[in-house]
Amino acid sequence: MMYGPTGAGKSYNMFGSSKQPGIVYRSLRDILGDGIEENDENNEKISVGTFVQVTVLEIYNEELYDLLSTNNGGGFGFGWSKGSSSKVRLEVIGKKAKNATFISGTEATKISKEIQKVEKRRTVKSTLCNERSSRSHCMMIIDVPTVGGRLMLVDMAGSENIEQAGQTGMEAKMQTAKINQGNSALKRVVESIANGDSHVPFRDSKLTMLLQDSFEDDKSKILMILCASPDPKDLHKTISTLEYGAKAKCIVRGPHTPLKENGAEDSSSAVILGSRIAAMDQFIYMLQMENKLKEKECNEAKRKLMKKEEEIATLRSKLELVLQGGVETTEEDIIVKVNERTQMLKREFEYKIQQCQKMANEFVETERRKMEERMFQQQQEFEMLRRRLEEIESELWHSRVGSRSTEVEENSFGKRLLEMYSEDVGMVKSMDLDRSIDMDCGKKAESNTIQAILGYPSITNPREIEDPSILLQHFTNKSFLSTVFEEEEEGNDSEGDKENPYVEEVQKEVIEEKTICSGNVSTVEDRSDDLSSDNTAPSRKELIQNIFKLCGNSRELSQQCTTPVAAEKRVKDIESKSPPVKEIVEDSPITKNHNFSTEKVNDSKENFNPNLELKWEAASKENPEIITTLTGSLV
Ligand SMILES: Nc1ncnc2c1ncn2[C@@H]1O[C@H](COP(=O)(O)OP(=O)(O)OP(=O)(O)O)[C@@H](O)[C@H]1O
Repeated sequence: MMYGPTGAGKSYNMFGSSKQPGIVYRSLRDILGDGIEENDENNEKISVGTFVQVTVLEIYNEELYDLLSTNNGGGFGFGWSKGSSSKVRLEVIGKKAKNATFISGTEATKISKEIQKVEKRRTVKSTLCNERSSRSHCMMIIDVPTVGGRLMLVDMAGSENIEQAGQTGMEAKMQTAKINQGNSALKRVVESIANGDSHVPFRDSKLTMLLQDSFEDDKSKILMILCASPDPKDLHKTISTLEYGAKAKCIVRGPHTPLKENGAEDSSSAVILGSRIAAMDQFIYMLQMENKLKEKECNEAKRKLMKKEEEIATLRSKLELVLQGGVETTEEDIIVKVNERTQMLKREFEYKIQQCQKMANEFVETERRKMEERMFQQQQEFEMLRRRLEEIESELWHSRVGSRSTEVEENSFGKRLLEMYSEDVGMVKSMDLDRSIDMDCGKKAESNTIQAILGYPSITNPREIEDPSILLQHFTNKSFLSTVFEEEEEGNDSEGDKENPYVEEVQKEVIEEKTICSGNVSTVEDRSDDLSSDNTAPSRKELIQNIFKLCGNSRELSQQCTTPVAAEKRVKDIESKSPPVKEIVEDSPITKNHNFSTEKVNDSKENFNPNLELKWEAASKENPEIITTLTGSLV
């Protein structure tokens, strides 16, 4: 029995092709063999072997047709009457087709050729599923009378439904429905037998009516060949076909089956029952395997579902947290976080500022030390230059004084002064007088002697002797060198003295020194007036003694204070006489930018200003010629 959807290969397996004969032809050959013939008594060939009778039926639209018969009647034996094209309808009486035609013979080849002719009479139509679709059930019954056996080969119509067949029209749909009626009836019969129902619906279709003996006979065997399409789009048909075959495989003879009384039949029934139970166990095992696969898939799906649910729960909780925290963070938390962040940034900023300040202080301190060292060196150089200047001033001063004294000595005044000094043995040297006053103020006797000699007023207080100003106050008659010069030169060579500029300059400088040492602020003109107004001329000896006394005191005082005073005065004069240098320094853009002035250059080291040093260093670096110019000007 061939079962399967349309186009699955049922007819092909049943009849095959010229190169590949199907089950029908193979069965005939197996039953009949090669057809051995023997000669009889009349020397005629007779077939020797199995004799078979072959009946070919067609069930189309629930009508039974005899494919070996024609309407002209007869036709038994090989072949049938020519010219008859209509099929003979048969009735099914009981479990058999009444008056069905058969072909008999012992030769498989001949029978096969006749069957090939009948095969072409089978009703076929083109459908969407098969170009030559068998629209009927074809039943080939091979009876073997010698053994009492029967082989029923059934090529069923396709198990497709109406939509799958693609047929239109009421007749076509009714045809398909009736074809399926045979299939569905066979399915119900199979299920009933498998379920052990008391009633099996054999009479629902002609197909099941003719197959009833096969199902009910205990000796019968049913082989169902399931045909499945390799096309993936027919997968669901293949699955339903396999399910149908599984049910058919589970057919167990029901209780209605009459049990045989003898033991042999019981044993055979037990064997059949055992085989069916084994088949059922196999089917159950297959179902269990399928169930395991389904359970495995189900568990996998459940596991994925659980994982997804966990993810959804996590996301939901996060969403709830965000939604709950969203209200708080909008106002308070954001402010707190911003404040914390601001404080942190402020601390970092202050720390950075401190670091920068520290680095700047260290840098300034280092630079200040360097500047101090450089300024100290410059101060030393300046002091050295200053001392050098003073030495030069002093040398210049002494050289000028020496030259003038030499000139003075050449004058008659010097000569006469030396002569007088050498002639008058009783005169006391001014140096001695000064020494006696300075060394011991208590030697009043000696001092008084000098005073007595000079005729000066007595000096009782030693401080009066130490203080030149007080001492000079005692000389009310103002006996200065100028007076001596005027008296000595008066009438002699006063004109020559006036013409001599050195003498006049010496007079002025002596007067200036006396004025500076005594603290009097008298001018040369005032002294001239004083000298000119002095009409009472002292004696010559007294005048000379006064001259030596005054010269001695003045020289002592000049040695103590004239030189530095003259040096400072010289420096001031140089500074006052060098306005270009001062202007250059102060008017320079560099010194202006650094607030530099020449007055600050002379600041002592105690009044040292680091900023000024920095500016001085910057100025000296940017324009070193300024320092050179200034130093040269000062020198
Ligand atoms: N095993 C096979 N080898 C080669 N061709 C095959 C085979 N099986 C089927 N065919 C080809 O497939 C086509 C359909 O096969 P077949 O007619 O036997 O299907 P079917 O099941 O009988 O369909 P239907 O129910 O409509 O009659 C045919 O042309 C046949 O030659």
